[in-house]
Amino acid sequence: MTHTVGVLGATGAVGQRLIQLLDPHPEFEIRALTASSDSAGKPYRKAAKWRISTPIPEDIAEITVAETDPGAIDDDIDLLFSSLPSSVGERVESDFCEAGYVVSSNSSNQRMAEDVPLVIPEVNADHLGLLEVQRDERGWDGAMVKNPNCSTITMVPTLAALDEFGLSRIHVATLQAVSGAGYDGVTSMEIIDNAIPHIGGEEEKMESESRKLLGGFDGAELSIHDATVSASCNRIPTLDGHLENVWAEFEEEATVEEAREAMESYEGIDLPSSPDPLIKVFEEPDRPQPRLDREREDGMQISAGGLRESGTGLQYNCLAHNTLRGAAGASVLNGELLAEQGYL
Ligand SMILES: NC(=O)C1=CN([C@@H]2O[C@H](COP(=O)(O)OP(=O)(O)OC[C@H]3O[C@@H](n4cnc5c(N)ncnc54)[C@H](OP(=O)(O)O)[C@@H]3O)[C@@H](O)[C@H]2O)C=CC1
Ligand SMILES: N[C@@H](CC(=O)OP(=O)(O)O)C(=O)O
Repeated sequence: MTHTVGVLGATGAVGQRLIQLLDPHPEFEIRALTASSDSAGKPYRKAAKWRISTPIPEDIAEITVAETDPGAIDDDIDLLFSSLPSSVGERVESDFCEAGYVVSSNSSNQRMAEDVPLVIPEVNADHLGLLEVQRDERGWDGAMVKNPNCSTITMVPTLAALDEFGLSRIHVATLQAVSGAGYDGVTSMEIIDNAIPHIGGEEEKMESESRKLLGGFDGAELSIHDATVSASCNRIPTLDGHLENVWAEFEEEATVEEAREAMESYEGIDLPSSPDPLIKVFEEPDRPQPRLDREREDGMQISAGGLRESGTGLQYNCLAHNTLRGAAGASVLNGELLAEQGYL
């Protein structure tokens, strides 16, 4: 069955990635594209400065961009993907849900709200049940589901795999690609021959979102995982692919071999955009690397490696494509889950 979809913030960096993934998608058909008032009324070809190496799909290029307003798009759209700046998302996403639209959003606003499911389908698909609570509390016919921050998505599937040993304490240091900041985010003069040990709000997002994702859902309320998470986030001059160094401590003893086995056998989910296996574990000590490993499984696989004993726990590295698995691909995967679970 095909579902009609739209993209809010379609001209932006993540919006373009969404179009790249949605245009050939077997379950979704793009019917609406929105952006700011500066772009509204123009054909997409003129409104968007297309920056992806594959050409703009011909059928998409001629769609007229609409205002980002529920009254400006058709009401027969089953699902909206949102890649709006979070300040804009905070202002308008709820209006779309109130108007009856189901929204799969990549924007950071409301990710930690108690009645908003924050979902990585392979990790916590059951949290989608929170939508019933959300609809009751907010009186919406529509619904809002969020995917987490890109750095959080990179680390959490590996942690979910290791939680069979009882995660108690996690430290993570990131090496994040420039695409995470968007085209105008860091200038070339700032980042070439450099590393920047600060990404505004990123550490707090990793520390809070990961505990929500790893928490439980009893059918009515979420519980937050009680492990402590400490993050240090750094920008480096790679284009795509966030690499992360993780130190994890457990309630039970976990050997390197057991941890590798837990990651390799961690079950994925049967959705079109979900890779199999979810986590690739490298034996080579110098992998994963952004340039070599970010495109694995269409940019949707999580890579890990360098597993070793360290202090009172384990240390390893993980990596994911930040604008695919970490942003647009994550929203599409949540859309596939919404479709599979009958929310569209
Ligand atoms: N997880 C990740 O790795 C990443 C996540 N993100 C997040 O995704 C979101 C989008 O980021 P990105 O694509 O880089 O942003 P861009 O700035 O490239 O694009 C923003 C989009 O929103 C539209 N927009 C801007 N202002 C308004 C407004 N007032 N009303 C309606 N539409 C508006 C823009 O339209 P117009 O072209 O007309 O201005 C454009 O389509 C952000 O929340 C960002 O934090 C971003 C990058 C990576
Ligand atoms: N902050 C991330 C990208 C981002 O925009 O994250 P979020 O989706 O949490 O706003 C980065 O710089 O790589």
